[in-house]
Amino acid sequence: ACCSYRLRDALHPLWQSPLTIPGGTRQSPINIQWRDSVYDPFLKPLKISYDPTTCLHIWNNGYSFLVEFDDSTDRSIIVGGPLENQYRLKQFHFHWGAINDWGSEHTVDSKFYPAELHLVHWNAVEYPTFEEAVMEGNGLAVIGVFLKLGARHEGLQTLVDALPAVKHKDTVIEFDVFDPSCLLPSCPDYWTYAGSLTTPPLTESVTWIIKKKPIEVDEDQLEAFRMLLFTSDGEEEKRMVDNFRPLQPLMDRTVRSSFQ
Ligand SMILES: NS(=O)(=O)c1ccc(C(=O)NCc2cccc(F)c2F)cc1
Ligand SMILES: [Zn+2]
Repeated sequence: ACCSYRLRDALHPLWQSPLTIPGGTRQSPINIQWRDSVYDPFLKPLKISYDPTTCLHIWNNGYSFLVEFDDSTDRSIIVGGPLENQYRLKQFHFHWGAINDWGSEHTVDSKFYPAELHLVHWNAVEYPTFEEAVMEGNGLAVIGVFLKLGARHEGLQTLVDALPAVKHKDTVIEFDVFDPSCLLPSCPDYWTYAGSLTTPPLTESVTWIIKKKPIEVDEDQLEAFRMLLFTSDGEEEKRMVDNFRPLQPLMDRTVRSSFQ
């Protein structure tokens, strides 16, 4: 069931820029057609090493809520997989729907999940700042993890407990120890493809690594995401829901899988 993409949402402040980048050839998100993905035996296992003490704060940026990390050193990094270099963790955030029928950005065989986690990393080996890496074809690596309705996720709950404190746009709270690897499925399998940021500036700088297995969260945890607001304190309240970009054309791209 595709989402009823209400005009109001398409005109949401964030979408004032074009929904499609003129001349874009590697835009995200995309539908991952499982049977069209190509097993690549040369793909390495993805190696993830996060230092929980690099966690800084949670903030509501008016589009999602982000957990930001100290990326001034190589203490939280990923390496291997499809990546030529190691990439530093900068932040993670989520995309979700108003109801459980949709919310993810990527789909698998046209199936939406109720939410999707993005762990955003940048190539600090080749570029001096995140802002510069965002402009380069191999500048970013984002791990995508699907969330599905099921058992309560204890690791996520520490995040959920903090959300009321960042209900309004531009609110922030300190969050000083969190290990985001608790949000990753144990299965190592992933798909990978060359794509873009899914919010403006939509730059084509992301190596996407989409985990095959979802993590399970319960209804109360998804509802906690939905009580956040797009709007600042004092403005007319707009619930933060359906903060996902529409699917983009695959064009001349192949999605590779790390598994057969
Ligand atoms: N949903 S996602 O994972 O594809 C995604 C990841 C990161 C960003 C981001 O950092 N935006 C701010 C931004 C953008 C460009 C340059 C910047 F310096 C910057 F902070 C946007 C989308
Ligand atoms: Zn995202």
